[in-house]
Amino acid sequence: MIPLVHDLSGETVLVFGGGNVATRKAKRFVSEARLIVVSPTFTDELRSLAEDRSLELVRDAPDPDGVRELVDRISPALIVAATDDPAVNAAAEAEAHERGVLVNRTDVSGARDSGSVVVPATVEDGPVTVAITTGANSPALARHLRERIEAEIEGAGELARITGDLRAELAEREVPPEGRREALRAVVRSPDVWKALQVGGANPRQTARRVAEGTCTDDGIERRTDDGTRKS
Ligand SMILES: C[C@@]1(CC(=O)O)c2cc3[nH]c(cc4nc(cc5[nH]c(cc(n2)[C@H]1CCC(=O)O)[C@@](C)(CC(=O)O)[C@@H]5CCC(=O)O)C(CC(=O)O)=C4CCC(=O)O)c(CCC(=O)O)c3CC(=O)O
Ligand SMILES: NC(=O)C1=CN([C@@H]2O[C@H](COP(=O)(O)OP(=O)(O)OC[C@H]3O[C@@H](n4cnc5c(N)ncnc54)[C@H](O)[C@@H]3O)[C@@H](O)[C@H]2O)C=CC1
Repeated sequence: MIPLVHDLSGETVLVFGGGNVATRKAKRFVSEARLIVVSPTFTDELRSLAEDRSLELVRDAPDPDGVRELVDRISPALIVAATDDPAVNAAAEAEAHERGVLVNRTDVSGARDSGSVVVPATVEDGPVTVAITTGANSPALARHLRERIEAEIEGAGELARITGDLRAELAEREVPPEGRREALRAVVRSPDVWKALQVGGANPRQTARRVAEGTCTDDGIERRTDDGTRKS
């Protein structure tokens, strides 16, 4: 299995099931795609999501033939099989495989068939996303690692923006690629920069620029002495 970052905007995600698991998945996909949830019952949370977001609830308890018809009609890019009826989940998976549609089967763990996807635990900080999968073996562990990483990457989103701007600036100044790489690596590794990102009131952008200027000049030659200290 290989993790890929998928842009689902403009696509439809079709969820079978309206219980707790379907609700968790729906919350993950609602801001990413058009979402349709098919189930005879819905959690309160799903109902309130449907009131203020782009989520459509279809009250139905399809049998395997019904699943086929719905998939035909809706043409989703991804199917989430989250009912408590293994036969319905299996039908959704079979339809997906037949049509080359991605499928997330929520009621099985371990090995996956081709075309099956796992929803990873994710940590987001601005444009930075860390996704954790245990290869579908241990969701509890994926969640625990997510909680630990959440604390670890605080500030990474802002740093992604700062270094994004910085690399454009260095390119504009025609600093050669070698010098740019050196400068950006120094910035993302700098304890001073991370400290400035975490401490309110500090200016991380300024600190990042100072670190970058310390490693590269406009001609791309490092201004450091042999013992690693910076030359003035
Ligand atoms: C295979 C997979 C398929 C899929 O759903 O994509 C799957 C399957 C199953 N999960 C089960 C149980 C639990 N799932 C969670 C939580 C999460 N489950 C998620 C993903 C995945 N779950 C995929 C693998 C991901 C990977 O590769 O690691 C997360 C990461 C993402 C998300 O769902 O959004 C989300 C954490 C989000 C977060 O917090 O960040 C917890 C923890 C908790 O609730 O505290 C428990 C209870 C503890 C436990 O069992 O580990 C069961 C047993 C049901 C039963 O016993 O009846 C099955 C089915 C089976 O095992 O047969
Ligand atoms: N992937 C995961 O993280 C987890 C997966 N599971 C598995 O996911 C499944 C669902 O779990 P929960 O949401 O907790 O169960 P639940 O009982 O809360 O929800 C099941 C939902 O499926 C609906 N449903 C029943 N027949 C249907 C049909 N023919 N078509 C559409 N919807 C139908 C029910 O009305 C209900 O809304 C279970 O089989 C369980 O093994 C459970 C916990 C975590």
